[in-house]
Amino acid sequence: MTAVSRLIVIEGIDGAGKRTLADRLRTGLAARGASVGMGAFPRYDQDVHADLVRDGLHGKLGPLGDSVYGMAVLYALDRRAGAVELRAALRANDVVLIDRYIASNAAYGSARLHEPVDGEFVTWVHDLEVDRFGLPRPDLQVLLSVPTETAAARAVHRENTEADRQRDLFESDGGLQDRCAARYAELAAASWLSPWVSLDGALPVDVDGLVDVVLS
Ligand SMILES: Nc1ncnc2c1ncn2[C@@H]1O[C@H](COP(=O)(O)OP(=O)(O)O)[C@@H](O)[C@H]1O
Ligand SMILES: Cc1cn([C@H]2C[C@H](O)[C@@H](COP(=O)(O)OP(=O)(O)O)O2)c(=O)[nH]c1=O
Repeated sequence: MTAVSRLIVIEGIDGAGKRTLADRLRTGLAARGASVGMGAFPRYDQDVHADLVRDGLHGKLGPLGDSVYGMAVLYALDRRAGAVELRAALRANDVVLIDRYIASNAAYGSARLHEPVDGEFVTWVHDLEVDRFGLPRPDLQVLLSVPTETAAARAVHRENTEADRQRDLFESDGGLQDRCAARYAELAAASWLSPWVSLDGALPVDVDGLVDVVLS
């Protein structure tokens, strides 16, 4: 369909509705004839680094879980290992949709450290994941913004309705989620790594409009 495939990333705080939007976007893109590959990071149960991340998020990694740089290295190594599959998906499809990518590390790490997005940590994430690991750059990042209270209520709903979705240390920390939301808005405003579109996830999302943007 398209000459060059597009890597589209969906970002936002926990419970924003990223996975739900990714599924709706996939359906919308397929209805327009686009072939779509799907992915999500962390790749739990597929990659050892992602499984270590899960341990850290549930307080089972001692001081490594408290280390912002330590956890960020684990997330980044999961992506580094996943890059082979990601590149294959980009070769095979018109569009590849990813639920969380490098900007998650930038937003959560800078929020945990109380640093601005033009600070040392976000620069380090870029150096590590883009410059040293050579991960594919996104063509577009979609920021799904919702009030922290709405996202928290959705995460609680998911915890109650889905197996194995107990909220982790990040999800249970409302102050962290507030700071992450602010960091995401700053990353989007700075066009960090790619252009961004920001959507209000508390309102019905115009999926057809987003499909137009993705295919434009
Ligand atoms: N627009 C929405 N309105 C109401 N509930 C939603 C909406 N989007 C998602 N949800 C629900 O909120 C919970 C979290 O959504 P999910 O897509 O898993 O979020 P995320 O991937 O951002 O953590 C799920 O139970 C989902 O069904
Ligand atoms: C992918 C990624 C996630 N995170 C954070 C965001 C989430 O709070 C947490 C777990 O990711 P998440 O996608 O929320 O997994 P799940 O919904 O299955 O629990 O990890 C980072 O800090 N850096 C990253 O690179």
